[in-house]
This record gives sequence, C-alpha cells and structure tokens, in this order.
Amino acid sequence: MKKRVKVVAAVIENSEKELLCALRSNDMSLPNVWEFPGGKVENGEDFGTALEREIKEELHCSIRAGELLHTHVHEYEKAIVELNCLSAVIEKGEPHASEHAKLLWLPKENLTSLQWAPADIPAVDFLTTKVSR
Ligand SMILES: Nc1nc2c([nH]c(=O)n2[C@H]2C[C@H](O)[C@@H](COP(=O)(O)OP(=O)(O)OP(=O)(O)O)O2)c(=O)[nH]1
Repeated sequence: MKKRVKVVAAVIENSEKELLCALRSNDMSLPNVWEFPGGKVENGEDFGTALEREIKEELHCSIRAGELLHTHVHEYEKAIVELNCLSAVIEKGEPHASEHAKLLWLPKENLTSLQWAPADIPAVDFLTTKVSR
C-alpha cells in the first residue's frame, strides 16, 4: 500500500500582493518543479504549528500561518500526498533558500507561468481564478 503523507504548504503574500514560490532542487524528491514551501505534518501537530516550524527550518524566517485555503489529495507513483495550503504572512526576517534552488515572488495571475508539482495544480487554479472574480 502507498504511504499517505499529510503536507502543509504556505501561500505567503507580501505587501505587493505577490506570492512566494519555491523551486525544488535537484537534491529533493520531485526535483525542478515549483511548490509552496512547507513540509510534512508531524504526529500531534496542528497545521499552523507544522507550517511555522517547516518555514523556519527551510527558509530561516518566521511566518504567521492563517486560514486553510485549499486541500487536495494527489496520488504520486510512490506516495499519496494530502496537500493543505494555508495563507501566511512573514512576521520576522526575509526568506532565504536553503534546500530550494530558487525563491520567487510572483503576482497571483502569473502563477500559471511556472511548472508546478502535480499536487499543487488545483491550488494554483484555485488561487488564480479567485483573483479574477
Ligand atoms: N512542501 C511542499 N511539498 C509538496 C508540495 N507539493 C507536493 O507535491 N509536495 C510533496 C513533496 C514531498 O514529497 C512532500 C513534502 O514533504 P517535504 O517537503 O517534507 O519533502 P521531503 O523532501 O522531506 O520529502 P521526501 O524527499 O522525504 O519525500 O510533498 C508543496 O507545494 N509543498
């Protein structure tokens, strides 16, 4: 049976209303696709706590996690990922890539110009269609 992993990802908006996108590096699973930064939820953690911890570990800054924006379950070849995207704002510091190959701030309407991890596509669609309403 495939392993099912619960993942939280941050949709971080800056003062210019741009969203932070992160490129997975060659050293990560799923290399060279874009994602919302985050990671696996540990036992006993709520989504907000998990996300704030992951962002501190990965991007070396502090965020405040907000509401759950979108959930999607995607079946990869080796695992099933439940991707939970939460809104977030930076509280302290600037994001720096440590594990990722690149970070990029993009206006919502330009998100579809990137090649996203398959599990992220419904969230990207949700975020980009929300803007045109
Ligand atoms: N953080 C994050 N992970 C995502 C997204 N979309 C997506 O498919 N994933 C996948 C990639 C990973 O398999 C898993 C997240 O776990 P992780 O970020 O802790 O990744 P990891 O490198 O430790 O995972 P792994 O190599 O052990 O598989 O979910 C996303 O938008 N953000």
